[in-house]
Amino acid sequence: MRSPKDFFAPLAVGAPEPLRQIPVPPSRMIHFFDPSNEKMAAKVPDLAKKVDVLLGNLEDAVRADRKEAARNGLVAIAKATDFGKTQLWTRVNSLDSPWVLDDLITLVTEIGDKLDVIMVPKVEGAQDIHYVDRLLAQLEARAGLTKPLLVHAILETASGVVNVEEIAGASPRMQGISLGPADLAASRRMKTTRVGGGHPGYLVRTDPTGEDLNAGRTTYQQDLWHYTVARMVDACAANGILPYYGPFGDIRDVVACEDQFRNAFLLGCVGAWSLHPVQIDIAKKVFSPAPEDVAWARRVIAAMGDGTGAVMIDGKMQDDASVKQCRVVAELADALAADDPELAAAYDAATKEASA
Ligand SMILES: CC(=O)SCCNC(=O)CCNC(=O)[C@H](O)C(C)(C)COP(=O)(O)OP(=O)(O)OC[C@H]1O[C@@H](n2cnc3c(N)ncnc32)[C@H](O)[C@@H]1OP(=O)(O)O
Ligand SMILES: O=CC(=O)O
Ligand SMILES: [Mg+2]
Repeated sequence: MRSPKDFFAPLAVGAPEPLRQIPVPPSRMIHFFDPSNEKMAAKVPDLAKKVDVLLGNLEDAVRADRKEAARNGLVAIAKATDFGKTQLWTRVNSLDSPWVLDDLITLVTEIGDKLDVIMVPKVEGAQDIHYVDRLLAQLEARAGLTKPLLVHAILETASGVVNVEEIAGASPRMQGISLGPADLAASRRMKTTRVGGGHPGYLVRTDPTGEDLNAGRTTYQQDLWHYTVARMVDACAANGILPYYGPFGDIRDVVACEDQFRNAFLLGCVGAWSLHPVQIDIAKKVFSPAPEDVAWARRVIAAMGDGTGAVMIDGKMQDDASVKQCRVVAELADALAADDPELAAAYDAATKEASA
């Protein structure tokens, strides 16, 4: 580990100064597309107007014989597209793959000025982030970049989960972490065969009510990802970086997708991946606080004055701790509303109604 005194020193002569604070523009959905897929690529200019983050995926879901086409496709798309305020991210191939070195060299050299974040899959520990950190510094210096690239790790190996706290704090480049439930399930030897979501066999059952062990017993499906998401959220919050839920593979099941995203939102995540256009609006809805929650939060903040003491609102006690929660919701709402007049109007209308 670097000494605390050196933590914010550039890792190569001529590389840009690392940031002290991670920027937090909206990132409710990280929309994945395969840059080698002509149909998807053709949708990028329109998608850029709808999503918070566009991610050119080079790793899993891109066939081995399309890896170079995906890399070159991303370079071409980035050069040709004005992304406006929408962030451009990429997911490079894993660090043990034959493609990642060329991914990093090509992307930083050709479009380093357009890219915001590099997502690194299958991160096992701080050593993986340190490797990428130094290499990026060398490449940034060579490309003459003035803004440091940020790094996002996917939490998708058992070792990664064991080491999640050190990963979150491994570099000032660390922007965030996403849960990767599909690879994580395989790494843990879980017996699921899905990309995220629940499993009907993972349940608890109420006690028997009589001799018949099958009679009158309700079962409740449990959340396979609760432990890992909660651990990831703590690791991220403790290190000032952002947690995300990853993919939900049952594209048709928009209902369960919304549930999975909302569980992550309530636990502290700021966004999730969208794999298909149908998931974009789900993420936007879930990761933007609901107007009634914003109205309530604003009401509590107003009633709490300087934020100390205790007051009663609608029979519920509010104090320093609840007003802090309300500020989280209200500040997120204000940040999102600043760029979204429709959302701003919905928040203001709900606030007006609540105070009428
Ligand atoms: C475990 C992990 O690593 S998850 C992350 C890796 N996986 C991915 O990135 C998957 C990305 N998504 C996809 O590949 C596709 O959405 C699939 C394969 C799931 C479904 O694709 P399709 O069968 O083409 O879906 P569908 O027919 O509903 O698509 C409708 C249209 O949306 C387009 N589309 C589908 N997904 C996307 C996308 N992610 N971005 C942009 N356009 C898309 C299709 O090309 C199609 O275009 P068309 O109307 O011009 O023909
Ligand atoms: O990359 C994502 C995953 O779930 O695996
Ligand atoms: Mg994966």
